[in-house]
Amino acid sequence: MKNDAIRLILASGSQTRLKLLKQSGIECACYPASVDEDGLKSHWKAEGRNVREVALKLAEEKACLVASQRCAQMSSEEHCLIIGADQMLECEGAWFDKPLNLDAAGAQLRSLRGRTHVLHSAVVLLDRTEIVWRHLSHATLTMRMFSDRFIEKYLQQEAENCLQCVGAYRVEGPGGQLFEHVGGDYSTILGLPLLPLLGELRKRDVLEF
Ligand SMILES: Nc1nc2c(ncn2[C@@H]2O[C@H](COP(=O)(O)OP(=O)(O)OP(=O)(O)O)[C@@H](O)[C@H]2O)c(=O)[nH]1
Repeated sequence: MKNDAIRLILASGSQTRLKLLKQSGIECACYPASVDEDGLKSHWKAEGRNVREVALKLAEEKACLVASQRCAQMSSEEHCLIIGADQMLECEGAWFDKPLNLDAAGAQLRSLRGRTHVLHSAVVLLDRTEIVWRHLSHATLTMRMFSDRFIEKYLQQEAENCLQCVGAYRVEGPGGQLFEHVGGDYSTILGLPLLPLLGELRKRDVLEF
């Protein structure tokens, strides 16, 4: 890190996002932002907002909530930069959320097999109290027509791991067997457009050029 005076905070409970940052050599504190994602998604969908706008707005909400909870306690000399992120899954206009249980995961996989869905991954930076940077990347994934027997064995193998992910899969794990084709950046699939974020952190003197 170039500028130790800037405290980087990830406003997410996603261990996947934290791992992506740590593996890139980024030191950051991590505070989950308990926003009412389902309520906000329903509200914004009813307002006519599209899935991309909703992903960005959820990322902003998480960053703003953590800023109000954490940075407010910090002295004015301390400078905190907060990363907010969110990922939405859309398939032919329908929005999917993280499955609540393994039965729901099985139903979601049966619904998505043989079709192409899009993962929209949003990331924002909040500087002190203001959102100063927004980015959205997407990845397109086509699932093969896997059998019910495959789903049954996959869920036995993955179990709760697939409930942490919006698509009920970890592409880097057994979920890789679900796909016929994947197009898009790996980190975007995992929920954090890493290269655009690292570029912005360099521009803001958090990282060395
Ligand atoms: N390991 C892994 N995680 C994935 C994959 N695809 C999506 N995810 C995760 O699915 C989750 C998407 O749900 P979100 O609501 O954006 O994030 P979250 O996990 O609830 O965490 P918050 O930011 O606290 O809301 C994120 O944690 C992503 O990292 C994948 O292929 N592999």
